Amino acid sequence: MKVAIQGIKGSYHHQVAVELCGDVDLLECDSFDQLVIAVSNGQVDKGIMAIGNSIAGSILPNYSLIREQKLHITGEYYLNIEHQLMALPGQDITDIIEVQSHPMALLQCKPYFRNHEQIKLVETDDTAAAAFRIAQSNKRGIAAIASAHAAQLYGLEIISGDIQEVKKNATRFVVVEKSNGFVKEVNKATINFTTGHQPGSLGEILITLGKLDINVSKIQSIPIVEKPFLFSFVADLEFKRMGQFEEAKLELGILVESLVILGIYKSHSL
Ligand SMILES: O=C(O)C(=O)C[C@]1(C(=O)O)C=C[C@@H](O)C=C1
Repeated sequence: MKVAIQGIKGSYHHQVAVELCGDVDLLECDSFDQLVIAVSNGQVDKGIMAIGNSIAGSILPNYSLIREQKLHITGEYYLNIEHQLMALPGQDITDIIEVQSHPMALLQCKPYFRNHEQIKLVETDDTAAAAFRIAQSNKRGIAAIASAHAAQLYGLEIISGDIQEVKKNATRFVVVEKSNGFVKEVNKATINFTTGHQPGSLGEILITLGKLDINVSKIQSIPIVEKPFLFSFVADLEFKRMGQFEEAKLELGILVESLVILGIYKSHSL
């Protein structure tokens, strides 16, 4: 099976690919844009993409990418993220003047650097790639934020461990595919809808879902790019029986202006 991830071996995406699919043939992508295109044109069977983090919040553009490429969410995975600060061996924090990492990882570790004002934070495409480049260039004074696995793979030394803002830090990843295939034991769906601008229109939708005993585990407004300051909503719905969701689709169909099912899949929890 061929699986596209954002980043290279040793990234958190890689960790999730191994957890979900075992020893797979990886397509390492430089960006989420490249990843969704690889899934869409059939270059890979699946893509794995981060969609949100418990400290840094949702990765909003990824919802639009899934929708634009007409991909289906066929699974989800929550991964505990423990960020390590790493550099070439034999240095400590006072030797470091620059730290490179993925923007989401930098956001999750920001408070740590308040006590180290000499350090400049620089965004890169991926946590593991930042570690790899430091090892390749043999540059001292520069550190990366990445996983312990990346430190081991690229021969870097951990200067400071678990530097994320809080101990309990998790990222939610989704599996995306070109078709929705056959997913067993489904109990969760992600939908994207727009409502009219009447008082109570969103409330009515939430009440309808509540009456069907469907739990809205997340609701997120997403900018509609062509219509400044108008928003669509992405909602994650949890149910016990597929019949509940079938009924919700019928009832919401009358209440919303537009409705797209981004995926129906089996939920995962930490
Ligand atoms: O750079 C990586 O290792 C990634 O897998 C990317 C990513 C992200 O896109 O949010 C994944 C998990 C962490 O929250 C930080 C970065």
